[in-house]
Amino acid sequence: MAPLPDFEALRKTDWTPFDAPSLVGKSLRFVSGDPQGKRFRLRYFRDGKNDLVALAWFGEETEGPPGHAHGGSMAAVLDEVLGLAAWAAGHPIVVGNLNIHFRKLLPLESVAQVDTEVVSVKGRKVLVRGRLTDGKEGLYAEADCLCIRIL
Ligand SMILES: CCCCCCCC/C=C\CCCCCCCC(=O)SCCNC(=O)CCNC(=O)[C@H](O)C(C)(C)COP(=O)(O)OP(=O)(O)OC[C@H]1O[C@@H](n2cnc3c(N)ncnc32)[C@H](O)[C@@H]1OP(=O)(O)O
Repeated sequence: MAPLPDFEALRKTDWTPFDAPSLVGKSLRFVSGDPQGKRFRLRYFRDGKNDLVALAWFGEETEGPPGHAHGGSMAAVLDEVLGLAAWAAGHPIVVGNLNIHFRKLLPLESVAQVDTEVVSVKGRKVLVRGRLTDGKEGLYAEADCLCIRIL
């Protein structure tokens, strides 16, 4: 039995819990739908700047390289978190393009942090930038997410 993820160790005092299903419904099952899951466990917050932030635990079943998360698992987390960040900022979107730089192997069974920022809104195009880190200096991946308004 894997140790329980220690979300509280990374949670900052100025973060407030964010209720994703109340905004977008319960359809986001692939990544965040199972808080006790063996692959992903996510917690959403708004940070002190009101940007969406997520704590994401990568379980052993996200394995790609031995002992580390599959790039596709990081992409799935970034897809959901950055798309949801646009929704949380008031933009009903789907993701049109997600461009990821993988910078460092992410160890399994660890909690990572995703910081987001809506950097521009041009017509229907909403650009969200994200960083997947260990909550300190360690950068696992960074991404630009082009979201397109659908409503
Ligand atoms: C369909 C209904 C959904 C309803 C959902 C409601 C509930 C939501 C609940 C919960 C959400 C939670 C948050 C999301 C979390 C998860 C994120 C995901 O995994 S999303 C799934 C993966 N994404 C797709 O499957 C997109 C598939 N693609 C499409 O649907 C279309 O291609 C779409 C909407 C992206 C664009 O199609 P167009 O026909 O509406 O618009 P055009 O005219 O092609 O593009 C508009 C502008 O955007 C640019 N653009 C579009 N796609 C681009 C791309 N891939 N790269 C660069 N530019 C792009 C175009 O160049 C154009 O720019 P110019 O206005 O001319 O400046």
